[in-house]
Amino acid sequence: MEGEQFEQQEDREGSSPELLQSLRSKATEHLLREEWEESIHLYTKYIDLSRTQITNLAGSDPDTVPKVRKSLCLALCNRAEARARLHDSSEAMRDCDQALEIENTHFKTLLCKGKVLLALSRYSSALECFKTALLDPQASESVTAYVEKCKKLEFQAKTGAFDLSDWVLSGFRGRTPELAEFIGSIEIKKSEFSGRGLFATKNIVTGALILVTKGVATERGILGSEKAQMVMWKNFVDEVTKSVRRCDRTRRLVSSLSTGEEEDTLEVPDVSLYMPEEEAFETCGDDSSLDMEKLLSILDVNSLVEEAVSAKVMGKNKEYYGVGLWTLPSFINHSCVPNARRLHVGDYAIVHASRDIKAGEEITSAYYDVLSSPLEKRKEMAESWGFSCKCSRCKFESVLSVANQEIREFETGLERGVDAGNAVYMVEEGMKRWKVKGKDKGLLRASYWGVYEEVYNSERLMRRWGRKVPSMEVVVDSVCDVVGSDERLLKLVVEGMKKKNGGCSSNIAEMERVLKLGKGVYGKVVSKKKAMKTLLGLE
Ligand SMILES: C[S@@+](CC[C@H](N)C(=O)[O-])C[C@H]1O[C@@H](n2cnc3c(N)ncnc32)[C@H](O)[C@@H]1O
Repeated sequence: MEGEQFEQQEDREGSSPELLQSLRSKATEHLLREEWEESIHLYTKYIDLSRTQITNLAGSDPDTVPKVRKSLCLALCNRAEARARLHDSSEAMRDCDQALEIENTHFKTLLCKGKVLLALSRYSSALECFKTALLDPQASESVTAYVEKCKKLEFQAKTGAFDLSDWVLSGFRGRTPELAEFIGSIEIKKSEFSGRGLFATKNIVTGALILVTKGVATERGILGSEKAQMVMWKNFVDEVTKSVRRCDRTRRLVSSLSTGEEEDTLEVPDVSLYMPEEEAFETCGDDSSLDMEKLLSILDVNSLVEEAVSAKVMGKNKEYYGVGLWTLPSFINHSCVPNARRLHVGDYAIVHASRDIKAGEEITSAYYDVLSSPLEKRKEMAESWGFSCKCSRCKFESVLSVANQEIREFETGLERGVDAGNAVYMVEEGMKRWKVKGKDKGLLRASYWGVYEEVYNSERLMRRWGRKVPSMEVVVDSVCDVVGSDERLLKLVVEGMKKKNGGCSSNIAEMERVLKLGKGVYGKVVSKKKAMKTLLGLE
């Protein structure tokens, strides 16, 4: 209605100064009332009319042009502010750039652009804006605070020097720690599994950070009924849809993800495209083919859920559940001998090495439980994910089970509930006959982890079988060697240590072992021993 009134006024008076004045006042009124859409609508009219007026005045009254240009600059800045509030970052950036073309040190615009860049994780560019704004006499302490924040995040993004220790030690008080996006020594290449994968370009030690990225969208809640989950999923899809509509770069990055179809024909993008600081707006090439059907397939294949370990690091209970989409982590393929794990803190996914990774090795994570899952169970889980796993463990176990009737009989026995001690003994003895040696022993022990865990957790079973089966430490090390650290391995070792030492950490070597396992589970982001011990329940 308001728009129509202005149009009628325009028909009567043309772009008179009165019309411009009332348009600007109304737009500002909406802005102050935080009615972003209405404000954008009126500023758009005002901006269009101002531009026409500037063209007309250039010939007739050039002295008035600077005044109109000044108002135009402010209008562009205000529209940018409203667009930024709606997270429409691409349009907000365009407005800021046009305003700065008129006045390159316009204080309010520099602040607005800085904030938009910060939200896009473009710390260095944001820093430049805030530094220039700081030179303005209007600059207050809040601008200095923004400069400091950008410097800190820029440093973290370059070095990966994050630390969640204080957050853990504070008992998760206050706001979730602020993180920067970070991409370690990795590249995207063709994978032998399927399509593309992430690869290490340097050796990465256990616990070291691989990447930290902000989600395109995340949705969280307490795990409840099926209906609640459906609502969560619907909200999540809505959020992703909004994000891809609002930001050109997000749309292009999301559209580079797999739909699960013909992965081997997909383009292999350069990892630098996923670095926020890169000017990827121009270089990606347009991709308008991200329709709803494609987006839903992408979400089906690439959405990730936050797990209990993340909830623990966030100080939440296990029922706390989240789903999200993170672009670069979506290139990580599954393996039943994974070498990386994911933590979720706020909207960020943190990927770290769960065991040592060699340069050139593919970075993989477990999409489903690979500990305690024999081959057939893993096959079923892969199928529900829509693929057939091509990892080395699945190949090894397939060949072994085809050759050994004994393994199949053993598994049938397991299903019938054979005594756990006897089962462990049978696997260990069987491995001698099947010539399973060295690291490969860890693969079978991982597959039948359930019975090993039962034995080591039971004093009765240990009294009966303890001497006939390898020690818990030997088995944990061999399993950890192939599937990486896991909270269940960690729990067993911690409980064992507590039992042995009556809760005291008197044995330094044992404590170091536990802390190393902890590093594999939680990553080096929990760098202080005291914080790690708190997570492990040892403080
Ligand atoms: C999140 S994407 C991983 C990246 C994907 N390969 C790409 O090119 O974008 C998941 C898809 O990768 C493939 N994939 C992942 N791990 C695999 C594995 N171990 N064996 C075979 N295919 C796998 C499956 O097609 C799966 O649907």
